[in-house]
Amino acid sequence: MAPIVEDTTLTRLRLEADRGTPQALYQLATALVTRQEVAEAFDLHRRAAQAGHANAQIETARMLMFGIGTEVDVPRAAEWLVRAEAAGSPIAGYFLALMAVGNASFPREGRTNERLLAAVNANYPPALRAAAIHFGRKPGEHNQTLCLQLLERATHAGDVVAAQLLAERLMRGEGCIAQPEAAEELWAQLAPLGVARLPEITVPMAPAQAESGPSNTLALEEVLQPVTVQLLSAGPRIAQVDGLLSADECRLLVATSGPRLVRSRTVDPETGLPLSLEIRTSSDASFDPIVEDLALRLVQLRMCTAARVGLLQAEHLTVLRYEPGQEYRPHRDYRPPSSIEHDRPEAGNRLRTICVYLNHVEAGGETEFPIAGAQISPQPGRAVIFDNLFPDGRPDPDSLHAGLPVLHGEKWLATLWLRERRYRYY
Ligand SMILES: O=C(O)CCC(=O)C(=O)O
Ligand SMILES: [Fe+2]
Repeated sequence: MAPIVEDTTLTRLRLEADRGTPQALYQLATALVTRQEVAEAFDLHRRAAQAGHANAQIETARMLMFGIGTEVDVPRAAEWLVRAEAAGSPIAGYFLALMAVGNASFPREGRTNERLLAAVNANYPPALRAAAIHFGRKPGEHNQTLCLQLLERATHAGDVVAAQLLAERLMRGEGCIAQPEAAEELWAQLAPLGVARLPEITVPMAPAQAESGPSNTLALEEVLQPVTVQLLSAGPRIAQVDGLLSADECRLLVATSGPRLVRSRTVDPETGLPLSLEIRTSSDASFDPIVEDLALRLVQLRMCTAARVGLLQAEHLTVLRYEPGQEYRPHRDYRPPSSIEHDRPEAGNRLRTICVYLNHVEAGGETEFPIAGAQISPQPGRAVIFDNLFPDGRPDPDSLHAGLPVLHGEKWLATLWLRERRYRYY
């Protein structure tokens, strides 16, 4: 609801905007967004964008991407970003790269790497972070040094998540000589910001492979390389992939979801309504597209590629945290038609699920399939992929599974529920 008495700043911004200069329109729009007056903000951003204001063009595009103050319109968002990029904005290029990860309205083509590089050169923190994680996956001293340098640059630019990743690498001597004092110093700087320490997460570095791409070169398409899958059950199909995510990627997921965690809610399988029953006793964080950065989208593309499903079929990423005694009682991931009706019915049901364990669990927390007879123990970076439906689309009751109680320590898990058809816009 709009405040009855507008503050003086807003009144002054309105007076200035009446003169119609692009900068004044942009400033008023920005102030209105923070006050949730998004429809008016969209209109003002669009007017400033039309007058050639680059930041307003980016904001207009973002509002069109996320459906804020207007309907989602991805092709129009892309048009504004292309215009801002042509006028010299590397941040616009970054958002085009972000959109391109889904390969839908905007194609995933060679320019994505160039765009990310331009945003890295402009010291844009989300770009520095995504590039650091990309190089950090690759073996070889060059790549590892580059990863650390990029994390340092992002940290200096004020990126809290990059600082957490850097502190872990310095503490454990990953890609560098261990520097525990430097790590402690970073954690001491982060503590007043309310940043919690990360749980223990280590993943062995993948052995050097011919196809791991040239060093020092950004090649995001490496995300699409096939992975080695270990089949645990043929009906329903249950598979395991070790080391799917790197330590940096697991840490990214934990660090970005930590501040967003809320007590989990489960949906009643009959009615589709939220249940307060103790089926899932963990906490969870769901990632709305608006909080997804390029690094998070690349992690999700990697998960979808391992599950052999397009990113556009994925529901929002969910990260769960279980504390001792918490569990996810036996359940099936497919939804009743009544629940699907409320949430993109055209996307169909949950065809497949991919879960990735993010940390070392001291004891307990296995994922169990009591009917199929499979049990997977948590290991950072390890994925479990399973089918919830028969090939003809009927729900498979044998997909019953549970997250067993955590006995000691905590368990962090990232889940993507994958629909039969397109769920996301980009
Ligand atoms: O915690 C687990 O191991 C299982 C999680 C799960 O079943 C889900 O996310 O749907
Ligand atoms: Fe599940």
